[in-house]
Amino acid sequence: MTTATATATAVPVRGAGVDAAPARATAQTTAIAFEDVSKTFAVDGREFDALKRVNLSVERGEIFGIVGYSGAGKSTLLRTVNGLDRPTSGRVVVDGHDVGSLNPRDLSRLRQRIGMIFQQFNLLQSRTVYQNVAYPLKHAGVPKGELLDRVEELLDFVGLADKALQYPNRLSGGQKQRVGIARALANRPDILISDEATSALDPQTTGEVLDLLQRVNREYGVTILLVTHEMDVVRRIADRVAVMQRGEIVEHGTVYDVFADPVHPTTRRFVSSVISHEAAESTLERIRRVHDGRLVRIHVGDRGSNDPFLSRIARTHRVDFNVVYGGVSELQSRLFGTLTVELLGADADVDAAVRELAGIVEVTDVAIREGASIA
Ligand SMILES: Nc1ncnc2c1ncn2[C@@H]1O[C@H](COP(=O)(O)OP(=O)(O)OP(=O)(O)O)[C@@H](O)[C@H]1O
Repeated sequence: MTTATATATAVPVRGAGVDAAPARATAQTTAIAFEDVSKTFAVDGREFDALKRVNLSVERGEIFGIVGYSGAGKSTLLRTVNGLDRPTSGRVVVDGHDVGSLNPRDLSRLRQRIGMIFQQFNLLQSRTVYQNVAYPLKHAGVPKGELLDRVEELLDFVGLADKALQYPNRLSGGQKQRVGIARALANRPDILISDEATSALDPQTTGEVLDLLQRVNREYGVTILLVTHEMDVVRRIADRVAVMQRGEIVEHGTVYDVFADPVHPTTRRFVSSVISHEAAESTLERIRRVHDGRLVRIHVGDRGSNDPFLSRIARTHRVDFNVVYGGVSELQSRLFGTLTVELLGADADVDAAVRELAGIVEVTDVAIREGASIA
């Protein structure tokens, strides 16, 4: 566990080891540390801040997702990892090396330890699948026999052994990305960075590529830093996630914590794009037309007991519970969710029931928008 340092801005932080600590203290466990990283571009004679004091650390062996809308600065941040973009201030430390202070030879060596995959695959169209995967190995001077074995192993790993002699234009999008992954793994990198690698793929193919990335992480122990605008990608494979907006990290933490209790409005929007346990205002209005009891939201987390608290409290306080909306999901092998419940009974009994409920789970009253019709 690393020591968290204060971030430049007030960012909701959950879990340990998220913020950047000095490289020497984290070299054992930290794969990538962004330390106060800012990047300013000059656009039409004016300065534009693409990254604003980003502090973040990616631990070895994890899958870390960076999510954000277009223009948030995700790709720029990613490109600082292998020195394609240099921070205007701050530094990026990869495996203990300050990327900005490396000489060209050491930077080139570092780049060999960082694989990269892209939305548009970036394959060499005039080369076969085999040649595409062999390309970085040739570039690194790997002897022919070893190269042959390695390409064979990689094509086997990504399930394309039978496509070795095909050209990229004969492959589906998913197959192209598999070639991209095999190529990125050729030099046995410690880190794989993925820039919207599934954004051009249909949902099923996306799932297959994500499964493959998970195998890359688990079987080869590769740390993965992935950038996406799809929260579902994060939900499916990431351990931790950071949400970016206008060059800043606005929230980060474990995927479970961020999904179970998103704090920043942008995070809430991203989470609700894939999981919606809470009724929208218009739905609430419809619910209200039918249910005129007291509406509360019960926030459900992992509970260590099987106490049937709802029915027990209902009996004790002579109230009825009516579940009118909600859902419970599983993430990282833990449950979370929200149930919107109507309580029916005498006011004093309902109040007492809510009080007892609040001692067991988080409970919030469901507010109705002012002026909403309650027929
Ligand atoms: N070389 C550059 N010169 C000028 N502005 C740039 C440059 N690269 C990026 N930007 C600007 O920086 C901002 C962040 O861009 P970036 O590509 O990092 O965002 P993003 O979150 O990856 O978005 P997208 O998903 O659309 O690629 C954008 O406003 C972009 O126009």
